[in-house]
Amino acid sequence: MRKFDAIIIGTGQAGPPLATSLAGKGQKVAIIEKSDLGGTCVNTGCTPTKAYVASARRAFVARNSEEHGIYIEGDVQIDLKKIKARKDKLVSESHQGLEKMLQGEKNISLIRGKATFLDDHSIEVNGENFFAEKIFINVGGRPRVPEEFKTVDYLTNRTMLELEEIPEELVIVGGGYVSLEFAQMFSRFGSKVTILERGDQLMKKEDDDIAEAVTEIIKNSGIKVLLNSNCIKAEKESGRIAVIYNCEEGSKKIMTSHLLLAVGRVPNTDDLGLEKTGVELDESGFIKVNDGLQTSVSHIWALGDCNREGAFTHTAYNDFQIVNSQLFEERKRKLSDRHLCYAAYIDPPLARVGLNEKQIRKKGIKAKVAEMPMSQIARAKEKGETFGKLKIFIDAETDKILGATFLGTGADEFIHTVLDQLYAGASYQVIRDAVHIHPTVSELIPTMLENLKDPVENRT
Ligand SMILES: Cc1cc2nc3c(=O)[nH]c(=O)nc-3n(C[C@H](O)[C@H](O)[C@H](O)COP(=O)(O)OP(=O)(O)OC[C@H]3O[C@@H](n4cnc5c(N)ncnc54)[C@H](O)[C@@H]3O)c2cc1C
Ligand SMILES: NC(=O)c1ccc[n+]([C@@H]2O[C@H](COP(=O)([O-])OP(=O)(O)OC[C@H]3O[C@@H](n4cnc5c(N)ncnc54)[C@H](O)[C@@H]3O)[C@@H](O)[C@H]2O)c1
Repeated sequence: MRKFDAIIIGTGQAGPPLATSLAGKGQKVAIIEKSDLGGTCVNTGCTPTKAYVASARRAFVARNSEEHGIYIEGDVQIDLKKIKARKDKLVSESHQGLEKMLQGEKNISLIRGKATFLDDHSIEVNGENFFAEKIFINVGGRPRVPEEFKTVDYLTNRTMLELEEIPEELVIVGGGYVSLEFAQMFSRFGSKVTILERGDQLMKKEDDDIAEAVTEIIKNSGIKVLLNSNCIKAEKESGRIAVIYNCEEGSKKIMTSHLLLAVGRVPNTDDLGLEKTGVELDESGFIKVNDGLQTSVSHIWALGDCNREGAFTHTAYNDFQIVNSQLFEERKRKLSDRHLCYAAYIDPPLARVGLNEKQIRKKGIKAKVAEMPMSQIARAKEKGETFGKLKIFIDAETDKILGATFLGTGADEFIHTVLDQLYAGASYQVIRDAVHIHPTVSELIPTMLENLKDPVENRT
């Protein structure tokens, strides 16, 4: 039995910084990884998809700049092998950096293999047993694959990023982040894309007006969107894939060369041996944690996607910050201090922080709203990118900011104007009275806050 002060399972977004911190304090750490170093974000998530989104945008701009007086004679050529090679280089640089960081620290042992719990303190990897006083689970998740698709050669976010030829046709099941990002990029690469979503809107958590605007963006990208599609399944047919749907209204069928499943993710907790520990899971297999990310066994913590408290890289990294502060810092950070925030990297991007209109109504909060269409913003007009809108919600009783949804060019960056004030607990008047730089989209945020509209609940 090899003994350590701490064992970390997984090298995603929380494990490596935690390993470095523990090791820096003189603790002996084993960090275990069964697959590629860096986890989902680095290998099959954020880094590769945002690299592809950037290539897809270049193609779009090259094809659509005549209005700006710029045009290309002939057709724009897309080389997916080169796009992939650029992505592979970015991923490989990340691996190398991470490997160097972990191998370069004498108190860290990097163990390659699959970890399974033997009991509350011990873990087995490749037939060898490891013991530690403290254990940190950072095992992430994987794409959900419903039974109805298991007999065909479906793609996931991982295999999509291994393709070297652009699919002629691409049917995507699901209408969330993974779907929309891949749909727009592959449509821009030249695939004929169809999205089948079982719900009545894309991006199901967003306000209706925002979801409608997102759908318009997606449709304007030449993508077919089929909402309210029920009982979707796939079968092999004549060397192609038949996607069958709408059994209730009389079944329909789409034939396709490629099928991407983007129907959510499941946590990697089912084969971790957790039944041999006192660690409790919820009904979907996510690990239950308290405000300091301890599981039901106090010396075992769960960080990142496997605890259902966030499903993003920034939330996984914040989980590291919370645990680190709970262990070592005077100022104890907590899960409940975190405000929800994210961006979907469609073009233009959708960015969110805090509450939206749907959530405000549900909570029964008295709120005011400031709204502005991107078409009224000088910088957006100058860029020729006027699609989208900005919404900020203010608590009518305290004047504090409740949240914002921004859809428009650069929204993933300028949402932070609101985000930081939300953390500061400031009144909206702080932003209203600030002087912002001209010409930016941000300069209209103070202006829109001069015109707060009716309480949200009174609007139709
Ligand atoms: C296509 C796609 C695009 C995304 N884009 C964004 C984005 O733009 N912005 C954003 O914020 N988020 C994005 N995300 C989400 C983001 O990737 C995840 O939230 C983040 O990677 C979660 O990090 P994590 O540390 O919890 O887990 P992971 O990064 O998944 O790491 C878990 C690690 O644990 C390892 N592991 C699992 N089980 C074991 C075991 N038993 N033994 C040993 N090792 C094990 C895995 O191999 C993996 O390396 C995207 C996700 C996808 C799928
Ligand atoms: N930009 C980003 O930050 C980013 C990008 C990609 C992924 N992610 C992360 O990855 C996670 C997973 O993304 P995702 O898009 O797979 O999941 P999601 O939960 O965002 O969307 C899944 C969609 O699939 C639909 N669906 C589920 N089962 C279905 C079925 N059988 N038939 C038809 N539709 C079905 C759901 O109604 C939902 O709209 C996200 O929660 C997010 O945290 C983040």
